[in-house]
Amino acid sequence: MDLITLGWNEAFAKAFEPYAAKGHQAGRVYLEHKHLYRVYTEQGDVLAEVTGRLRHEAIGRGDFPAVGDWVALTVREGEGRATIHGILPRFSKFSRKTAGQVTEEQIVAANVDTVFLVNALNQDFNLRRIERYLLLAWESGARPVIVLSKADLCAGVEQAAAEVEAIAPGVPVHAVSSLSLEGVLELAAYVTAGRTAALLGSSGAGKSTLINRMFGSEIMATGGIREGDDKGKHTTTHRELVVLPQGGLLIDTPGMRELQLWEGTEGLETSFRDVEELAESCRFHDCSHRKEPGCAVQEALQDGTLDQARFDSYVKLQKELAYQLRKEDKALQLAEKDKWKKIHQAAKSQRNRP
Ligand SMILES: Nc1nc2c(ncn2[C@@H]2O[C@H](COP(=O)(O)OP(=O)(O)OP(=O)(O)O)[C@@H](O)[C@H]2O)c(=O)[nH]1
Ligand SMILES: [Zn+2]
Repeated sequence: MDLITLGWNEAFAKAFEPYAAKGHQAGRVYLEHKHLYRVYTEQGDVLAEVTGRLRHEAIGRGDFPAVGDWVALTVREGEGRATIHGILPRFSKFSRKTAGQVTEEQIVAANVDTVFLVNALNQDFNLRRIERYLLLAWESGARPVIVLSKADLCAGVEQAAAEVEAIAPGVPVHAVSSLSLEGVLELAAYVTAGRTAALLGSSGAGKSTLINRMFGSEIMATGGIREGDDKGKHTTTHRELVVLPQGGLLIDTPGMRELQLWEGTEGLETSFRDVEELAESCRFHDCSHRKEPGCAVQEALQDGTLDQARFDSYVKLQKELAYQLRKEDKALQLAEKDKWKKIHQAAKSQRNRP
């Protein structure tokens, strides 16, 4: 596949120059295994691993390749195997907090132009969740588009769309059905040749089904049956980044049961511009919007211009981010300490050499 089809552009070409000088090839990651990556290159698909050096210098998981990344490779001819020497700078990325005790950034998709925030129009429909996704989207650098999926299951589609538009000013909202195909073509219009879109949403929201519809045939396993499941039937090699026949690229992301924010101070400002603007006209610049006199936020809550549920959601997200930042700080300090320990040890063994 040629690089332009895969989303290559001048900025990547520029960043790639030092690698090109060393005879490396460019490729785009379409699937991440545990320590292996599947990569599209001009010569075809390869299975790649990172160099020891890259692994050694990595501080967190964000320093490893992710789906959507452009990487510099050396390919071992005839084997379909390759080594990744570097990752080109990402122009956008989606991160979430990894599951488990240690807070770590996990990149679910990189170099995404448009992100479809997929939310089902069924009993799962939840404005507060959409606000969370929107925050993540604004932070990522990609342009958000809200997709209300399973429109065939909802009697009040227009009403729901209007509610969403009210909490997401300026963001396009599309109701779609993978069953009736309503709205699917409109989405395809965002994914023109060389452009990348990612689908983000809860598990079961209908992301994979939608990709199949946009692709025109079944390339994603849907309904929880995935390659590797005992019971799952074998489908084509699972890929998270697919190239549409009409051009354009789509990234499927694993459904998130719980969306844990990683970072998002900027996103918060953009998503809740209405609240932030009100706060700016509070009498005290460090107003906590609780009992202070001259609080514009409280005033708006009283007269109903600001919805209480929306404000609560804002406060909750703000707290969560503050907590995350404190933890991140700690993790960074530890990583730094570890790095210096390694450097000292290396220096010591160097000195002790005969
Ligand atoms: N009625 C209706 N059902 C749909 C629609 N889209 C998807 N579904 C069903 O919803 C279920 C989940 O769809 P998936 O596409 O697997 O959902 P997903 O978001 O990819 O889920 P994960 O892979 O777990 O993240 C499947 O049983 C689909 O058949 C739709 O437009 N209408
Ligand atoms: Zn206030």
